[in-house]
Amino acid sequence: MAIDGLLREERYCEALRASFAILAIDPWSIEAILGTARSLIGLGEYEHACATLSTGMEATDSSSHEMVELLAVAEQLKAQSTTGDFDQPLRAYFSSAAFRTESARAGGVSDGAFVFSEIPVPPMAEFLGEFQCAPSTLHGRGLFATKDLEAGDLIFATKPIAIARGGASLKQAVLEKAKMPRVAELLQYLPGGNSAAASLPVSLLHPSGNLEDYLDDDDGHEEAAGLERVVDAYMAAGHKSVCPDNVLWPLLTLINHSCIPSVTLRVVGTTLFCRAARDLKAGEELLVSYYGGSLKSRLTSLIWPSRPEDIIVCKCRKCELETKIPVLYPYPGFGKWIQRDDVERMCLMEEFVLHNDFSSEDKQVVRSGFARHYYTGGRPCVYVRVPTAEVVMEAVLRYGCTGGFNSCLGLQSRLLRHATDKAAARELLLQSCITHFGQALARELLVRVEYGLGHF
Ligand SMILES: C[S@@+](CC[C@H](N)C(=O)[O-])C[C@H]1O[C@@H](n2cnc3c(N)ncnc32)[C@H](O)[C@@H]1O
Repeated sequence: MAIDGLLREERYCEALRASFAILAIDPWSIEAILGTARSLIGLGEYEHACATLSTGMEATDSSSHEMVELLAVAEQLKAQSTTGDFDQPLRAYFSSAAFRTESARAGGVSDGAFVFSEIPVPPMAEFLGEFQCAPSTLHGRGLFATKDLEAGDLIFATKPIAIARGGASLKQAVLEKAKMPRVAELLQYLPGGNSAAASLPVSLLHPSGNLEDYLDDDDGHEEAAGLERVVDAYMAAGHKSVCPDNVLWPLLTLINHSCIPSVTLRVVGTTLFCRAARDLKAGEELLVSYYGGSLKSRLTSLIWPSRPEDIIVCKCRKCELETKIPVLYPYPGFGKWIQRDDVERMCLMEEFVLHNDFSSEDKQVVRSGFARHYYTGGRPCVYVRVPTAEVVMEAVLRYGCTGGFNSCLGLQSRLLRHATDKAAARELLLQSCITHFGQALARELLVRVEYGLGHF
């Protein structure tokens, strides 16, 4: 297959091989230099890509428009992989003809520098920030921040290890990738692997300086049988709510659940962005809601558990606190949403929480778990003690990421209408949107909220 075709299918190792093969015969082939650089970018090897393009431009004395444009993108990606600021490179990508996909050429919605939705984020976008894998009090291993983070900080942006397209099996796609020694080692850390109980060295996820790690290992076939077992175990234990059927992001399989998550996930194209949902202290666990929603229009919707075995007895702070509230316990807060006829139960819970010795933080945690239910079905529910809009807005700011995008936005816009201090509420809403959805989408969301667009 031609290099372009391989790149379009994100088969970067093969594209790299094919480009090397051409360069061995014709070291001045612009097509092969571009192919090498694009493959390297796809593998997260931004520095190598920059070097390839600079040397290529010198060697061929070429002022090829494509090379110049690609070098600018590679340089921005290189800078971004150390700063974690994705907005600039994304802009570069969106506006770069060099990376426009066929579907984009066929017609994305453009407002000048930006092309929305139709174009996936560059598959090469990858960033691993300050976190590590370590034992968790909730269960087994988890991921933890290794430095203080501010709400909205990018913690990682990562590509899937494998994607099954067009109805193909994910297992097959993973086994295919498992021929690479680096991926094979990584898989051993997933549930079912030989090192499944151990903390995953995050360095394993960093792009390697050694290109050989990415190329097929011709001697790796013996290991493949062992890997099949790992992939089977992953398929059986994998959490569909977090990892959809056809995509495997290895990092996601290491994040524990909390009903009051500390990070938000957003999938754009096939790249998964994980940001701090609130300020986090070094050592705090990165927790995601397995039952949250993401921007459906952008790619993946995280689905509700459909199998009984997906229901877990949650040990998160909210659920642990709930076990102390007689009226709720043994009511399982986790995985069950309050129905409208549960209003009475909510009132009793509110009474209890207000009049016992919970700390104010604990009260907020418990109450926030129910924040979405104060306003349901497009109107404030018949709740005797409707908290002020600011109280709920604060709860949504902190925990809104647990809800689906539209319901969260709908809730916020309703709260904005009911708020006594509209300017303060608007500011909270803006911050919340930026935290949960990033700068670029926040703009889109605010327009929708302010002009009442959408069905909320
Ligand atoms: C994707 S794995 C998370 C990583 C896992 N802790 C490990 O060591 O590999 C999901 C599993 O972690 C456990 N888990 C995650 N969050 C939990 C929570 N809040 N309470 C109890 N168990 C949890 C459940 O057993 C769930 O099946």
